[in-house]
Amino acid sequence: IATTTNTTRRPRQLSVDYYAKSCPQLDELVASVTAQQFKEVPVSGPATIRLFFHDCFVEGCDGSILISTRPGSEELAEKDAQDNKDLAEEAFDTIKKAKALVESKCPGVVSCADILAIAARDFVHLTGGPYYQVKKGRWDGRISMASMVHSNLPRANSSIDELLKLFNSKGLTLNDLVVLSGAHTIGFAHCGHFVSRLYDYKGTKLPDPAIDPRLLKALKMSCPHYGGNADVVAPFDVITPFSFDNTYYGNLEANLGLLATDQALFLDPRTKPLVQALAKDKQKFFQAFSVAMEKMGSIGVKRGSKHGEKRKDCSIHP
Ligand code: HEM
Ligand SMILES: [Ca+2]
Ligand SMILES: [Ca+2]
Repeated sequence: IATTTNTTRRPRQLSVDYYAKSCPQLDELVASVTAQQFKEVPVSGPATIRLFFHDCFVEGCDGSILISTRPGSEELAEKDAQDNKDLAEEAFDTIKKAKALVESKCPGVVSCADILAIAARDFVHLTGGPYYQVKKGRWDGRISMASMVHSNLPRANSSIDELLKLFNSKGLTLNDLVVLSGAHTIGFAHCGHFVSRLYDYKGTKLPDPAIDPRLLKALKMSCPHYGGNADVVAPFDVITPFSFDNTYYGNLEANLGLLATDQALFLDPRTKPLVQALAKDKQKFFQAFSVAMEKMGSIGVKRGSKHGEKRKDCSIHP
């Protein structure tokens, strides 16, 4: 009789109290690191949220993004793929510090993938966004290959159809695409990701008509067509770049989106109504974002030693 409950429990299900016995203070341990890191190096916030996204979309939320390429190895790990080159090192540092603290209190039990999910949540909250419970129980992945990255991540000039296809392939919907893109309410992008919008939109030799003229002027000053400094960045949200709020959506209504993919959410009739609804209602955004992050956080989750591993050092397979 007792086995009935066991077999009905789906093996891939995550739970909030997964470490209740083995590491009851897990969330507090991670929180102490994220709070400190946010105070000393605030860019860790957006960087870690993005790191979590790039982990989940490639091989699932399994910490595969955290693996370092073995010295002398021909095969590059995910983090060294071209599309991951501008993931900020501060994010990796945050996870490394959190993992070290967690290992000192609960050795050998908590996955890097779970620590990344918790840290991303913490930073959403620390930057002014919602606080939501993180379900745990992910195991770390045994595979991290640079060659698997490109086809699993969106590009700054992907069409809505391409984004939709990608998100659908991860079990996410059109609404999830709109809501998760709201993470661009904080953080910055390098000129290379949007410079073609400023000078030569789709080969027209003209700027993208869907950019506010004042924003266009400002972005052109930061980002010359040729020969600019490759390290220059511009804020995703020109109004509140450091605050996790719903201003991102209001910006899209005002042609203040930074990437073509951001602005496209307002231009496409399928996504426009949701953009408008989220621009009007911050609580609705917060609620929807929390749900969508849980959904994203359960992509391709691995359970058990057959499919996964538990690492001591998040950057090295055991
Ligand atoms: C919908 C398709 C998406 C595209 C095309 C996209 C693309 C980009 C690009 C090009 C950057 C700038 C990187 C750089 O130049 O340093 C960026 C940054 C960022 N992305 Fe996305 N992204 C998407 C979705 C998401 C999602 C789903 C999340 C999280 C839920 C996210 C979170 C972030 C954050 C927080 C940053 C700022 C990073 C920082 O300032 O360090 N993005 N994204
Ligand atoms: Ca992964
Ligand atoms: Ca904002």
